[in-house]
Amino acid sequence: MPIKLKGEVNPDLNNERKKCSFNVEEMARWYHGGEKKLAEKRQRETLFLDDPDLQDDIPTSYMSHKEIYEYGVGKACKIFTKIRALQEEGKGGVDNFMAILGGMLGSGVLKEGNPMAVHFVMFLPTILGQGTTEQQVEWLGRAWSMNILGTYAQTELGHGTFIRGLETTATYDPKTEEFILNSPTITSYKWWPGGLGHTSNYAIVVAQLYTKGQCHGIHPFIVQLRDEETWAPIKGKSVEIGEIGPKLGMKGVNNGFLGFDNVRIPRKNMLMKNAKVLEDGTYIKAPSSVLTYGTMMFVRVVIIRDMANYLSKAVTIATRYSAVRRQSPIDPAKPEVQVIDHVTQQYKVFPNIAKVIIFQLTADYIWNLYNQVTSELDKGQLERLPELHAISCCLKAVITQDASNGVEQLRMACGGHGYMEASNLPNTYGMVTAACTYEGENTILLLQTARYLMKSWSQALVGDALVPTVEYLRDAIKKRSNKWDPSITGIIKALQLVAANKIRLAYEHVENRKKLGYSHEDATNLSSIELAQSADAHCRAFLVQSAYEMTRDLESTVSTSLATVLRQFIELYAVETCMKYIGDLFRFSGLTEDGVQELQQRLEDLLTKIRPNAVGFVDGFDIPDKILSSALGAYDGNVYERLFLEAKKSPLNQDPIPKAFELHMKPFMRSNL
Ligand SMILES: CCCCC/C=C\C/C=C\C/C=C\C/C=C\C/C=C\CC/C=C/C(=O)SCCNC(=O)CCNC(=O)[C@H](O)C(C)(C)COP(=O)(O)OP(=O)(O)OC[C@H]1O[C@@H](n2cnc3c(N)ncnc32)[C@H](O)[C@@H]1OP(=O)(O)O
Ligand SMILES: Cc1cc2nc3c(=O)[nH]c(=O)nc-3n(C[C@H](O)[C@H](O)[C@H](O)COP(=O)(O)OP(=O)(O)OC[C@H]3O[C@@H](n4cnc5c(N)ncnc54)[C@H](O)[C@@H]3O)c2cc1C
Repeated sequence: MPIKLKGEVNPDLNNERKKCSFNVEEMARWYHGGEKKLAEKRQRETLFLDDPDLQDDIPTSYMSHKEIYEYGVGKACKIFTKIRALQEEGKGGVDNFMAILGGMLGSGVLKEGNPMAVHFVMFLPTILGQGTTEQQVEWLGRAWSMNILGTYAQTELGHGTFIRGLETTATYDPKTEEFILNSPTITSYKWWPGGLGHTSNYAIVVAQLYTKGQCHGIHPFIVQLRDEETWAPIKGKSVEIGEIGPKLGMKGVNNGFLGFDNVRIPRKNMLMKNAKVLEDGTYIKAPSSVLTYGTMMFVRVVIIRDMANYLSKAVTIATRYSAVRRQSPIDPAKPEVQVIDHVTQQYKVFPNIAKVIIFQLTADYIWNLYNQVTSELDKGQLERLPELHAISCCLKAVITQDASNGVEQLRMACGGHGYMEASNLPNTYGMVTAACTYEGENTILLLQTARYLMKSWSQALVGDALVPTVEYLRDAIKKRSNKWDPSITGIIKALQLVAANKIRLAYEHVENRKKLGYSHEDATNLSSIELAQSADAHCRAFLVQSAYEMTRDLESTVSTSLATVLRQFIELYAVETCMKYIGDLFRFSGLTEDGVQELQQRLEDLLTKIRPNAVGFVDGFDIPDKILSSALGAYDGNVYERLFLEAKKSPLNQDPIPKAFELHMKPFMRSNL
């Protein structure tokens, strides 16, 4: 019997949708920032997803490494042609870039990643954030219109985290008013930049600046890598350039390597908004050396929404599949149930739906804070930079880790079929787990936050004023334990108390070790497990608190029916966080065994309450099938038909007798007859 799509929605999914107690369209409006934004999103998606030129004729899974790249570049050109047209019509603005570069629309049209993404995500923002007005005039026009394509070349084969240890040099020659770039060792080769391999002809290169025989630390330079006409690497052998080879995911991103042998660039190519080198080689310091790190902060901020997007896709796939898949009766006398009725399945899936909401709210919060602080920086006010750095580092670390764990958990929640590329969960995992490493490896970022928390704790000890994100430390100094209060505000206080005590202990252990004679650095390294954990606890308290505060007036903005379900998810997030940190809550918050049992009961009650709305809720994320790209997650729930149709695409299935039979199996199988 030939397998065809039925054209009907799976009856179990139909029933789920009938059960939903709120208006899915209202949910979509709330989630996407209002009616206008939702309409724009849908128009943009239709424009890209219905374009015959942007359809996937062959799944990329069956392509070679080279084919994936060539196909990706072709598609990227078509995508940016459309984006250009939209910009020229004055439609969309930054939202177009947010959508097309990230894990929602972007991953729908270009599953393996976009080899030109770093051009927009880092090359352009670095020129904007670190170039002088003249440099912006010189570079931005051509970069915006993509007449040149750039990347961000910071990481080297030997150094990614410790960027003060980068080895690429840029030595100023006052005679010619040029910088000379060199890669003195194998470990100094740039390694990793997205699109560097074969897709960019310019790069922001981060290198150690030498002038008048003195090193002034790392600075950004615009360097031409390839001829604009011929695309040949410039000046023969003086630039050595290529791509680094296959990776776990992001297979189409063309990450590259790059080495310099006495490559000369004009003085004006050093980005000089902050630090400067004058014609005679005189060095003028920046108001703060960390301003060079600004692009990384920008990307850490945008990654938060990207993670919400990827997780929303994975959880839509897993929720719909869990409603369609029937396996094992609960009552042996009755038929097999939808797997979503097994409570352990609910526990795997629903907390991940809750995380999408929390991450989306956090993305709004951090984006607003980022814009406020950067506009202050433009006026020379640097006071709030450390707070933004501290909170963006731990949010990036915790959210990428949770999203990555979440996608993997959801893949497993789909059983064997989740392991198929046709589910789109393996590819999604490859994209998400990369974010745990890029833009600052997660442990490192937690330690950055901890560094700030240690300072904040010492300020709290002497009664200094504290910024809002750490204000809770003041109360914790007065009160080290609490009476357990199960309300949401009580949970927030308890999580803050956990964080504050972990911060206190890490601080005390560093100080004790110093008293034993260790240097500050050694004492910090010896205490670094507790330091990283204190930053994690701080972030988790922050996530619950900010979600609670950002939805305070929910009832006045959405219908009661939607508000009720949203509150259930926020409560589920808070309760699940408590269950994960139960040991810490016992230690520091006055939680008792009775309290734990109450939390367990509450968790189970919430899963039961959410159960009838789960499918409707993920429908409210409003993700088109072409973006989900999943046989398991399509809106109509025709899972088995889609899996079959995908399997039929395998090149091995195009011929009933494989070549390997005549070539290898037949001679082998008959050789011992
Ligand atoms: C213009 C058009 C725009 C259109 C585009 C719009 C939107 C895009 C939208 C969507 C896109 C969607 C998704 C994007 C997603 C994916 C992106 C795609 C691809 C990703 C490509 C990846 C790129 C990379 O990975 S680039 C390389 C990144 N590398 C790192 O992150 C290195 C990590 N290491 C460091 O950051 C540092 O070395 C360190 C660990 C912080 C240590 O630095 P060091 O100098 O040694 O510092 P310390 O001594 O520890 O600290 C000194 C002092 O500085 C403070 N500090 C450190 N960093 C910062 C900072 N960034 N800002 C402010 N302050 C900082 C630190 O706290 C300390 O302060 P103190 O002395 O007071 O304590
Ligand atoms: C998909 C992808 C895309 C990327 N794109 C780009 C790009 O466009 N441009 C670019 O410049 N770079 C890019 N990178 C590089 C990326 O930024 C680095 O890989 C990242 O910053 C981590 O650095 P590392 O690889 O040197 O890890 P390492 O620092 O070598 O980390 C290895 C281990 O050492 C630990 N460690 C290191 N230092 C410390 C410390 N001080 N304390 C405690 N533990 C420590 C880490 O926690 C980790 O467990 C990309 C990477 C990936 C995976």
